[in-house]
Amino acid sequence: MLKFSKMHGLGNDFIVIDAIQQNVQLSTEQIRFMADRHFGIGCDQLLLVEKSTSADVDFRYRIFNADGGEVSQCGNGARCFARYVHDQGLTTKETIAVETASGVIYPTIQADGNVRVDMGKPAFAPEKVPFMAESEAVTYLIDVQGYDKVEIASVSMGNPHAVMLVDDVDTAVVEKIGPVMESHERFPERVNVGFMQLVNSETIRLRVFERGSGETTACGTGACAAVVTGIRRGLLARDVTVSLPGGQLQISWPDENASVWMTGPAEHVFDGEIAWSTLQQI
Ligand SMILES: N[C@H](CCC[C@H](N)C(=O)O)C(=O)O
Repeated sequence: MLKFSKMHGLGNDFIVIDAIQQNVQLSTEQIRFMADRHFGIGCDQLLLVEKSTSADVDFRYRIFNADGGEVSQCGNGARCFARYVHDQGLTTKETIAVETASGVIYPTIQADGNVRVDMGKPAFAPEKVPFMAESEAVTYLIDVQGYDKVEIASVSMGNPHAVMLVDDVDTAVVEKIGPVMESHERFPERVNVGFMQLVNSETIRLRVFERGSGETTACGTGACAAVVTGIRRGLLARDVTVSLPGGQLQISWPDENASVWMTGPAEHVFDGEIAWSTLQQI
């Protein structure tokens, strides 16, 4: 049997698998099957807990979207990862160093049960996102099929984000623009699409249509992307409460050369197991 834990960060949910104590080799099709909410277990992303590849890092963290594609960062997943390794007794450290495909992040489990994560520095250079643009700008006007020119900000939080301002997230046509933007030709690796409503300089509302998973109830890297691009646009303060459909995250970006800090919950729901024979039929 393959053992897993089901966890979530504000409803952005994960299948978390200990690939240190279990020998785990999953194909893209098997990940897609496990993520399927009707025929499988169901999740937005599947997270693999692995041994780190260097001495000064505690763990390696691999992230797969529901479509089976491996990606290089996940904010809500980072908080659940920290909660998981702590609760499973895989570490006794308060702050752990976690290697991801886009660099090392540092989650800390706080006394109040929330998890605070140093998410590293944002990257705005188009080639870092990657986003096809003549030169770097605070915002870009892009042609979106079926819509007039759309103004976006673009940033990498270790994964690609496009953020647009909307008057009201409740009436934003996320389900229409999201898929078109996700696979926009100017984002060669596709993109996570944030819809940000300004409440005041310290509070935003946000919905995110995630690359490879569709709209989720929360997106940690999306919250970071919305705040740093909002600060660069002169719209936000350095500490912002981000209100997502699944709940709130606190995001802080102390200055242009600093890491982005994300604080929020990480919940364990249940443990389960799935027969290898079931997976071998996929
Ligand atoms: N869909 C994202 C990965 C998960 C990010 C999100 N779940 C988060 O909390 O940051 C991507 O393709 O880059």
